[in-house]
Amino acid sequence: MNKRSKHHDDATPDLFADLGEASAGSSQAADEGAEPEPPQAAQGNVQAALHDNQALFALLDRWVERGWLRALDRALASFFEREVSDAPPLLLLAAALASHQLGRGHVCLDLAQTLAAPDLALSLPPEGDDLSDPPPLPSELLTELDLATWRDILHHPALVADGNEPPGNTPLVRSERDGNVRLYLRRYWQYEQDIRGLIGSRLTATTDTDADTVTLARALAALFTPGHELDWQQAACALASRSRFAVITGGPGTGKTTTVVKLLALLQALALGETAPAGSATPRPLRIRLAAPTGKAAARLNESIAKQVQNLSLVELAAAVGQQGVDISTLRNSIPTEVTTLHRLLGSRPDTRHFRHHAGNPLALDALVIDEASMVDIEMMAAVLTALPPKARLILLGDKDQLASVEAGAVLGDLCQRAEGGHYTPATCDWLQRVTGTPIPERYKDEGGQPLDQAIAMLRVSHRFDAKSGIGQLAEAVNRPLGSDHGQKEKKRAVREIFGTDGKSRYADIARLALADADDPALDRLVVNGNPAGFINGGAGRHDRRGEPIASPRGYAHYLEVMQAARPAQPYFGEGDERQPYDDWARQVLAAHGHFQLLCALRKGPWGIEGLNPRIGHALRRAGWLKASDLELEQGWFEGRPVLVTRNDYGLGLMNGDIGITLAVPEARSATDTPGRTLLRVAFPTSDGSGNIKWVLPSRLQAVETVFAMTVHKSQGSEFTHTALLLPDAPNPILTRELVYTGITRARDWLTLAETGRGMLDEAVTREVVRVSGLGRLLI
Ligand SMILES: Nc1ncnc2c1ncn2[C@@H]1O[C@H](COP(=O)(O)OP(=O)(O)OP(=O)(O)O)[C@@H](O)[C@H]1O
Repeated sequence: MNKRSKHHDDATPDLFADLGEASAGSSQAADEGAEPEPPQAAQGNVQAALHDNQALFALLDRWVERGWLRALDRALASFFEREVSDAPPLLLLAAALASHQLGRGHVCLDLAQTLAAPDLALSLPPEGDDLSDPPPLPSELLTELDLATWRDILHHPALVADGNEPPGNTPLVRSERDGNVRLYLRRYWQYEQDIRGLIGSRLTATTDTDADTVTLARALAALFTPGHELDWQQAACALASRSRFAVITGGPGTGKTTTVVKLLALLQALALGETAPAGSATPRPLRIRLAAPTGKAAARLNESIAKQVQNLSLVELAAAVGQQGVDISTLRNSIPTEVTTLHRLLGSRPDTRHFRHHAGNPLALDALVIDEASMVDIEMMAAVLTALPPKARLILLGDKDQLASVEAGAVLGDLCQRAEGGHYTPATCDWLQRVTGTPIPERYKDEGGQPLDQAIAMLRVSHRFDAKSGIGQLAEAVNRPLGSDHGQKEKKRAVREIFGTDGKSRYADIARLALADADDPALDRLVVNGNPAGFINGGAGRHDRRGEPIASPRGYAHYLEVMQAARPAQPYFGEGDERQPYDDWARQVLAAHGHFQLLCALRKGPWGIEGLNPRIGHALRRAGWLKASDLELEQGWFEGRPVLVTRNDYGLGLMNGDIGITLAVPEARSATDTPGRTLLRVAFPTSDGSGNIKWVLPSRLQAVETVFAMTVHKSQGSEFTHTALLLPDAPNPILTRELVYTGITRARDWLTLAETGRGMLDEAVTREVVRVSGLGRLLI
């Protein structure tokens, strides 16, 4: 970062153009810079911080010390102060708070909301804070401030631009709408503008394969069984086939994958059935790519999509399009099954946030499907849209009610704000009725429906969880929004009732484990053996929808048992095909590991992953499943250690979210080597869905953590046969409806809710995440 003089008179300093770098650099500058105000400066008159920069920075320092604000946020304000001598304290405060919101998932600082609930603008209190000698709160600081005064202060030609004016180059942008004011770091304001512009232009454009209604109706009839009631999967296919931008949202098991496979078949059938362009012998299939935000999510979609494409009956569809129909195997082969990560698709490059593909070097494709789109943050969504050729389609799949991305933005949630109500215009309803053959229920019609509404379909029937499934019922009860007819009390009761009033679950697939405290040995038993006794009938005798028996719930002992029992006898590790026994073993252990996962809300303390991981290691060692020293369990490597990759590593081909298991393999690589000691290697499934195993030496793994316990945030995009969700015993703002819903819906066959019964479930299900952004408002 080049330094500027304090008194330069350039009204819009260009070094602010990319705040990511500016703020990162300034963090260091601030750390180095001697700003020796004693913290006491903020203790006397709190209000002084509104009028005096020294007092403000003393207060910010105390917030940083407490972990209420990030050093980066304070550094940004300090950087602005150094660069622009006359920046008022209230502007610098707003800048620090706007920066802080990014770290908490919000895209901007909403001034009205901040004034209504000032303390929510900080991370207050962070996990593990002892609350002694607290610094003054934002509510004490802002008690007398009103919106108009604060807004008027956010005018500074070098620092703040008006979002309604032509774009400038200031580091901050002020956006005023509907009497409210939002302050953005420019980069994030620009992402919103890009997303709005690029989705907006897709919504108004017609598609190349704008099939005539008769052909489309015939093709849809070939893919879906006719019925009297609207089939939302069919409607979703229809809507997505006519727009360059489409969203298909739905809860777990509502058929998002099933629908998108049919949609891909439909799009390819329509493309192959088109009359060939002059000069070319045959019509060209569309170039379609499938992607997901994490390696884990990509691998999961890969597996389910490949299966579904194989099972899809294409005979009628192939006959329904074109003059003589299309060739079935050409059609099947044209449906992609390989799923990549978004980072890989865009071509990420080390040490820069810029991708190889962008507007100047667009992706070579006609359609892109993104699964688990709720995990895509605003920066990535803007990058994807920018790199898409204008004529390419974008189809987003995801569950709008899941936790949003860890990074700023909740793009899918913003886009789907009105999905529940449909809001289809009479013209859309008429068209849908013509192509699907069924009428659209009145309650989904809206004369005032917006273009975005017409591109969104919500799948509403779960095909995985029926009325007998406690997991499905619980997810539904937790997810139900609070409304006038469904207040907090009713919601808490509805959720509690699912577990039964006598402590015995009413449903075969869910159990509640009451813990006395964080040290309760019942938690150890749960993680070791899965606590089948907590389920009706000990978890025995259940069958899935196809009548196949469901194995009773397990804990981590299961994969460790497979690890021990299936260990290959081959005394050398092997290369290529010779490694087969070890690859098979790793595949079995990894599959067994997917049978159980403990999820928790926090990172720190006895209820967070940092406390739980060593504790579970000790419990498994006591039960005889692990052999490791205390030091190895707490900080080192040991056989059986499951690890989660926490940062993409392109060199190793590992993605954030990948899970591997540490296994001891012979050091000898071939039959001719002298057999000897064993060596620890971590086995990861490759993310290409091939089922191959990647063996990595622990020393090469830069960013991994033990994953006996996993945060719910990290579990998105994954599914476990038995999921145990552990709630802490004290209130925490992180406990929200979205978090509990996301945790519950990771369970495929069994769910255990472990908690102390001190009301944290009640508290969580009645608190909703509010992500501040201007996107929903911009698009409707
Ligand atoms: N219309 C349907 N009729 C019967 N079964 C269906 C239907 N749609 C989907 N299924 C079945 O329901 C299960 C879940 O479907 P699918 O995997 O497509 O859902 P999803 O929404 O993608 O799930 P996830 O929550 O895992 O993302 C699958 O076994 C699928 O075969």
